Amino acid sequence: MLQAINPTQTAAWKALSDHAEQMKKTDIAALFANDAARFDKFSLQFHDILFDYSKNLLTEETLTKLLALAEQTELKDAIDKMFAGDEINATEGRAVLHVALRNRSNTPVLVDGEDVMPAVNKELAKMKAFCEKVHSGEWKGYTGKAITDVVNIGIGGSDLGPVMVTEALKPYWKGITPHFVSNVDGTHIVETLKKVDPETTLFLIASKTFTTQETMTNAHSARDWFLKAAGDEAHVAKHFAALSTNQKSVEAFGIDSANMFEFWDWVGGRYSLWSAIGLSIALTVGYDNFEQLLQGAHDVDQHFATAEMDKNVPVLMALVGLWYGNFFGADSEAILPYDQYMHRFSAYFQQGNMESNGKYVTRDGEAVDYQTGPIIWGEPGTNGQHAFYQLIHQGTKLIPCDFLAPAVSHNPIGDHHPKLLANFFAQTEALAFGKDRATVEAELKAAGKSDAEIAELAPHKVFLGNRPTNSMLFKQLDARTLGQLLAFYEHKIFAQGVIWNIFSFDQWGVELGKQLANQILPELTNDDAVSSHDSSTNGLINAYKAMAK
Ligand SMILES: O=P(O)(O)OC[C@H]1O[C@@H](O)[C@H](O)[C@@H](O)[C@@H]1O
Repeated sequence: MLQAINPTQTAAWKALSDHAEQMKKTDIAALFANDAARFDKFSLQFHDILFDYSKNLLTEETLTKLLALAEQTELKDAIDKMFAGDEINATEGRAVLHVALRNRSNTPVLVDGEDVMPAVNKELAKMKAFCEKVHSGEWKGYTGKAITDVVNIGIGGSDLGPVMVTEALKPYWKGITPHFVSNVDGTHIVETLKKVDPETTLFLIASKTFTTQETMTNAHSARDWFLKAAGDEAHVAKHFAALSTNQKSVEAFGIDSANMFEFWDWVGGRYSLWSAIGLSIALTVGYDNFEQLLQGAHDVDQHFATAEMDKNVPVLMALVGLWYGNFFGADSEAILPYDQYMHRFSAYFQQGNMESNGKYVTRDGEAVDYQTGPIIWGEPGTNGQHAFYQLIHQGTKLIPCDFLAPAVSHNPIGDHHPKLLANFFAQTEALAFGKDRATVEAELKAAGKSDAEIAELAPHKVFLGNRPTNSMLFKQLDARTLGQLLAFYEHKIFAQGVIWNIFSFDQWGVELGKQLANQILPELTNDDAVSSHDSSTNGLINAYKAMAK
């Protein structure tokens, strides 16, 4: 159980509030001008990743105060408790042990006194053996052909991670094409099934609970489609596997437990790509690369658990983010990967972050009076530059941004990569340092503008700068580095949730919509006018019924 500590009642919070007022009087450019060693002081190397957080509105004093906040909210104790298998997901009565799934050191991890590592290793061995069979062609479809396509049917944490990772690691694909169906909109499954052949397709039904409406609906449609071609129910075993914690429901669906890859209730859905939910990843990029992904995350787990707080990358990421959210009123963060392969990275952490920390109730059941989880958004660079960066540079909102890029491209064609990276560096520089009025006026004058034109145009061309960014520059996007990056963000989210005194591993906020949808569904299947809701909902439902006739 985690302590319930109101962060705003700590001495550190009060000190940070006062300090923020001081920091509002300076800017990032001044901090650089006053300290030649700023980059060295506020950057860290972790394996092949350089984390530069120097382009932030903070000083050593800020960091000391933020670290005091971490100490006074007992972050270290919470980290230890997570790794020790304590029931830190208190509202669901569960431990939080995605770190056990990637525990390559194999030291015992106890849940209720029992070491979970033998079960974790057994499941990994099963996944490995299965991948080998599929890749070698030993695993055959009902007409004796090898598998060419995998369709993962899942949603939320049973979809976003595998989609993001398989896309990010596309250079490592092994000849199996992955497809992902998540939306209950029939279009998703129908369009996907058009691309695959029942004789050579393997369906992975990915659902922790095996009760999720969208996934079960898509799974049944996939099964019907398959049986239409294959005819015999006996062939299902060759084409359907389940990734779940719920053996009973898997069997009820008609999937043999031999084809079930198991995980456990101490794995949160949005932290589950490291479990059997990652089978589509292992099948796509090979089991060796899946293991490298686990290794990368494990590297960071060890760092998070043991590094001093002031050298601890996820802790620093958490504190820097919280600094803007709680003391400068920033309400969103942009994640901007300068790598096309990472095009689902921000979407992945939308769930990771917003489902974890989108909470207004504290660990002791009170309403917070401070901001918690930020809105997460972003697109790959350079696309975002030609779309929404205008607002980041000159809008009225403070949007801390994370820039991520590989030094080495998987596709070193012409001068694409230097151009991509030039944009990365230019953007972080422009955001931090801006362009002042004098420079703008001098440029306009040099371009031959009259004094009147200069007076008219100059205000629009000024960049105030002082827009904070973190940069993550890494050597190349391989499985191990990706695993490290993902674990950085996961632990950042955890550390922030601890300090905010909220529970990061439940998601009660998704339940009400599900409940109401279940009530509404039967109302849509008859011709009766509906009057049981508010006038808007009644009006919409009745209009739908009339239109759909
Ligand atoms: O894997 P399941 O049980 O089908 O759940 C899928 C998703 O279901 C959603 O309701 C949850 O908000 C997510 O956290 C979860 O990942």
